[in-house]
Amino acid sequence: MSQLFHYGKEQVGRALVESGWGWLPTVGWALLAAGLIGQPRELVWAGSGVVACAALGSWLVARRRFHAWGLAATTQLHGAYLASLARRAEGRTPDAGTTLQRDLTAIDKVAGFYNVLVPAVLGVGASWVLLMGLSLWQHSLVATLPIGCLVVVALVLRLLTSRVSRRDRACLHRFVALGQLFLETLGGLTTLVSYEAGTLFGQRFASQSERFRRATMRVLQTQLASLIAINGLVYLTLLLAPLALRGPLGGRAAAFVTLATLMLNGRQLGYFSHGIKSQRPALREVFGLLEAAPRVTADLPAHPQQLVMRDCAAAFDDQSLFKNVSLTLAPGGLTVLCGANGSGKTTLLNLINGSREPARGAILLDGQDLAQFSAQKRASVIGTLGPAPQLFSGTIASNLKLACPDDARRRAFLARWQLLAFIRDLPAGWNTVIGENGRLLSPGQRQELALAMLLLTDKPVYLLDEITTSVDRRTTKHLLDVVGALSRSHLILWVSHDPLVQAHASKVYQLAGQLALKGGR
Ligand SMILES: Nc1ncnc2c1ncn2[C@@H]1O[C@H](COP(=O)(O)OP(=O)(O)OP(=O)(O)O)[C@@H](O)[C@H]1O
Repeated sequence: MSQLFHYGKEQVGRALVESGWGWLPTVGWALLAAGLIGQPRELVWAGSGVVACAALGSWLVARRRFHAWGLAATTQLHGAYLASLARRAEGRTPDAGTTLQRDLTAIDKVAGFYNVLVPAVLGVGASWVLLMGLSLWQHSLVATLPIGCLVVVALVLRLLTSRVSRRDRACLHRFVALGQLFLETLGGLTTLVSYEAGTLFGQRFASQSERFRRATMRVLQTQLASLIAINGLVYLTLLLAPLALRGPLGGRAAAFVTLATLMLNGRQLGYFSHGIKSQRPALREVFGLLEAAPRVTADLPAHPQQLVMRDCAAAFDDQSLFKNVSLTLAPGGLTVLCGANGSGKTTLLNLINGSREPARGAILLDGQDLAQFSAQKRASVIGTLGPAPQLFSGTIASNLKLACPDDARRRAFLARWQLLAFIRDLPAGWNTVIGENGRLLSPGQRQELALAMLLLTDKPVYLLDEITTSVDRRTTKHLLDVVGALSRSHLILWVSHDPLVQAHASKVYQLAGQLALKGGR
């Protein structure tokens, strides 16, 4: 909770002030009650006015604003989370896309803290203060009535809860049993097919599914019924209040309405607590990451001037893929690697980035043997991009933020290299949601975004594997210009069959069991 306060300080502050809208109806009812139990008539008018204004104000203004603050606070948390992730992973592309997705969803859910919890807590507090005041003023009856109502509501809720969880449990057991049956049948599928028992299996599966569907529907019906019961109680209280406004019951009516406000806010708190509970494991991860120690310093040279592959060999299952491969990468020009499918180009890149160890030979970065360093440490200086990049389903902007949390540097970099020009044609621009692994973008746009993300990580060494297969000619030329310019200061090895890419290279190597220099400018 304290972390939520910490990250949305500004929003919590505003919500506290604006929650005054939530307090106003309560104050209004207090004035109304005072007027009705014998105080000056003007108080009745004042009370009615305040109630009307407050109700209008809270519906027209506060709700929308709370929503905006919830959004602003979660955006801030998103940013902090992605920045920590980028630092922790030391540029490693997060391989657990689903975890990332889960964490970001959990952050979205905490918006409720800013737009539900703060106003609801204040509303509950204000209602209680008024109830106490009224009970002191009106003696025991006003005090006992609402408290009695609360007890009844609590008992009804308790009853409903135990009923719902019993049904939930029954439904879950049914679900597990169904899953078990399915797995068993799947295990014996070959037998089923041999005995042509497919139809029987189909019938059994259909009847199990139907039973499961009915059980689920019953749970949903019970949950709906409990919700209707709560709402019914709240609205009945509100409905009864005006009937009792005339005469000496005015104070009690105010108490009823206050109680209804209390219950409405209580229901909001219930929603919030349910939402947060379901996200607790993910939130623990998120805040654990935010509080974890920052960047681990890499021992590898931050600005290496030479990468040497010395007499390297790779083999799978004792089958040699290539041997005696020696290669030097240095700033000052692009190095391209080509070769037939399956000749081992990707494997060669994997030897450099540490995903695979060479069967023989060594790879040195400014004279330091890379074998001494973990794959994670290598990833802090070596960036790799393949033909199937990993993106997450946020917006283009949030994906880029993961690669480079520094807004100014990110903007300057993209502007300098004129990258991602296609964004101008997207209606939502940088805020375009790209879907899981960027599926809402075209393959070429996905590839361009992934390359921009890689280059934003600002590594001294880049390994590119067939990154322009889905990219059009014009964009390929542009990417070549960018990568070509960067190759003057960076060490870049690009695997490509494309003659256009090869034409831009200062050295072109061909891999076919061994490595041979094929050409270059
Ligand atoms: N983990 C592995 N286990 C066994 N064999 C593998 C493994 N990874 C790759 N290979 C084999 O090694 C050979 C080279 O694969 P690699 O992906 O390096 O080739 P490539 O030159 O990049 O091919 P392409 O041009 O199609 O991308 C292939 O025959 C492949 O089947």
